[in-house]
Amino acid sequence: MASKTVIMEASSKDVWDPANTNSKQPPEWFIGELKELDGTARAVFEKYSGLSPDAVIPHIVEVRNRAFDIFPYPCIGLFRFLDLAIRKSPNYPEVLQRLKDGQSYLDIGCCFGQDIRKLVADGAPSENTYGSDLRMDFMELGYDLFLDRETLKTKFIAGDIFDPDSPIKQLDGKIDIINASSFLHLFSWDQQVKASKVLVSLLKPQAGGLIIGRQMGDVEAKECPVRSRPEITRFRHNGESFKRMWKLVGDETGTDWQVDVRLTDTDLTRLIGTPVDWLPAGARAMSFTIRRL
Ligand SMILES: C[S@@+](CC[C@H](N)C(=O)[O-])C[C@H]1O[C@@H](n2cnc3c(N)ncnc32)[C@H](O)[C@@H]1O
Repeated sequence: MASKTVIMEASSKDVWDPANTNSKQPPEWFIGELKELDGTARAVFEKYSGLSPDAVIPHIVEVRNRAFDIFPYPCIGLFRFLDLAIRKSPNYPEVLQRLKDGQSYLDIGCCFGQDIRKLVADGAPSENTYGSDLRMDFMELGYDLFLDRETLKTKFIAGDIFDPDSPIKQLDGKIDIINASSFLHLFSWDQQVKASKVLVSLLKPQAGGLIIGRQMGDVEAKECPVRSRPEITRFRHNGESFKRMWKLVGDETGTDWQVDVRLTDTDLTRLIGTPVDWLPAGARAMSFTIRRL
């Protein structure tokens, strides 16, 4: 299954490969300086992490730079992780309440685990929360970023979602809510179907299971070749294709899902606020709610 890891990581290396000493320039879209910080994120770093106001931005930039050296994901290079995207989900109040009521939560492809920190900062107990990522080093950097190694009870599990022997299997049938943010869009249609079936198996086998997230969408659903390795594709969904995929996942797992998909009218480059030449013209921010019936 190591090949799956290579497949999903092929995209950014055409512009910047931290492992290649001949290629030490960050890509053009990389945002080096963090000029301002949204009030919600600032509150987490000051109140939850206990940083002084002046220390917040230098601290974030220092940890972010270490993460970008590990792998140059756009969500890291563009500071997108500071959105704390889960709070923008229409399901956020429900998710927070369900966690307070003792339900279990998994952030899949969590990277730093910033959405977990937002929930915990807002009063969710961390005991029933899990984060999982291919790379333990990103989750370790999450402790450095939020300064909560001694207090956070979240269990972080490193594993490849496509690995049939992944340690994530220990959560099979145990999770009430999954957050899959900027995750499924890393993969082709076939891989997304496989990954979605794993998500189904991680949820408790009962009505009410919830999968939420945001990712890159497109007005036109299509497989998009990765620039450096055109033999590899990532499927960009619109609302219709995402629902169609979940109908297939439901049929193949014997489950039923109510799927709600939201695509922004504004193109993604404008939302990100910096020119990103690898974004297709029709790219949109997409968010979704998938609820087991
Ligand atoms: C683009 S980042 C998104 C991080 C975070 N969820 C967010 O919204 O900011 C995708 C994350 O998925 C992880 N990932 C990629 N392929 C994976 C796989 N096959 N299994 C588990 N995690 C994977 C990466 O290591 C990375 O941290």
